[in-house]
Amino acid sequence: MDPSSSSRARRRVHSLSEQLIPSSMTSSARRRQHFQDVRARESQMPPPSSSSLTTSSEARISTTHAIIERNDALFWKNKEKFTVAVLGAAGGIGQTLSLLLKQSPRIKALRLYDIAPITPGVAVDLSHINTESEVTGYAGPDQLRDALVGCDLVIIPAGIPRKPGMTRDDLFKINAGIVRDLTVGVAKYCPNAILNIISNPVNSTVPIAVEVLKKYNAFDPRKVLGVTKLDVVRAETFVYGLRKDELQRLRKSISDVTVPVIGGHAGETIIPLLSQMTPKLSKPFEGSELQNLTTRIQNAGTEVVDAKAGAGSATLSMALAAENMATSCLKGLAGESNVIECAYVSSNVIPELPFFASKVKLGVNGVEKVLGLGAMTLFEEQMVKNAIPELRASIEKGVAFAQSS
Ligand SMILES: NC(=O)C1=CN([C@@H]2O[C@H](COP(=O)(O)OP(=O)(O)OC[C@H]3O[C@@H](n4cnc5c(N)ncnc54)[C@H](O)[C@@H]3O)[C@@H](O)[C@H]2O)C=CC1
Ligand SMILES: O=C([O-])CC(=O)C(=O)O
Repeated sequence: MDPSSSSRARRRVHSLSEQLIPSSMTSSARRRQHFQDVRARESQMPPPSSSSLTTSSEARISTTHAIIERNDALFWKNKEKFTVAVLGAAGGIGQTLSLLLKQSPRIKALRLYDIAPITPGVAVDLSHINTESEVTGYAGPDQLRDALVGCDLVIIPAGIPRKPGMTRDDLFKINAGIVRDLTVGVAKYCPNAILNIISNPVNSTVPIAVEVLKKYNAFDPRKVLGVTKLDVVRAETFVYGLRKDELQRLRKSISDVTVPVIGGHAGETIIPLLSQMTPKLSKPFEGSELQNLTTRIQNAGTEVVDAKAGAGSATLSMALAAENMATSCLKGLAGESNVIECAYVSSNVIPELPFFASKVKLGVNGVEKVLGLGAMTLFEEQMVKNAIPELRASIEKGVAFAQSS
């Protein structure tokens, strides 16, 4: 397509959108609103049945799809895109996460940083993938500055993983210092970036990062998030497995299942709120089924550690969960509405704890709102009570480490 016909096409699509969208919105908000409206209308359409589908309605549906695809392409072409760094990018999570992020239309520059000398090679490898973002690799502390300057989002999966028999807290000795040093880099070179912390123990590494940022006057409570999304992904997977028949009867797929998981990211601090799952089912989880499912979600990390038998912990599912979380943060930064995730953040939902995982609403500055816990059952309230001492101890340990070093 020559440039003038492409700009004609853009004007045509633009004027199509203008017919449908109030003129008080900015043009990018209007474009976004238009695509959301088209998708919402599509999702409300009844599923086509062979008896009702005429040739002309088939043609209409395929034209609608063509317009949506073209509009999406134009949307991302004209949209602000973001610079994202992965620190620990040569590891099990880091490499897979970087592969997933390379496919994101929201990212213009992907910076891979690690102390491992292979890192520039990983970046060259990914850079051959035919998507638009530019990938660059950085190895060792001398290159941390170049990896971070100008970043909008920094994701940290750097650190050692568990072996069978270890708790996440056993990783503190090594990972606390790694997260501290990398956060110093963030404070110095990209203090406005959103931080997604994956390195364990998350219940302590997030407080460490916050203390470091405070020392550098770079702390914004909206911008530091501990990644607990894998607990949500697991809860949704396990629930679907147990209620597949009913969900299929309701014509719901696994991606329609939502389960909030609150608290923290270790053992009993992982608190799935199964009473708040959607869609609502005829038979709620209770008794031994509820107890077993809760325990499985809490021990799922250990399930992987044991199955990998000394070779590490969850990497592939974690990379997917981290990519979901990163995408939600970028959607928030881009001004998309109604972006909700569970994350471990600075919070006062539990008065005695400065950090707690709960649902948060993401926006242009990171966490726009920490949402409440919703109506909990007695079983869930008891789990919250039980988690408080462990969470408090993990938070205090992280704060003390950061303040004394
Ligand atoms: N939040 C969560 O739900 C989950 C957290 N994790 C945690 O993620 C972390 C990483 O796990 P894996 O990727 O499996 O480990 P891995 O050992 O495969 O990779 C870790 C990477 O970090 C790098 N690294 C070490 N020190 C560094 C430093 N100072 N600066 C930059 N990079 C550094 C290593 O060179 C390595 O490439 C572990 O702490 C693990 O416990 C793992 C799964 C889930
Ligand atoms: O269990 C681990 O050590 C890694 C992790 O946090 C998880 O898989 O949830």
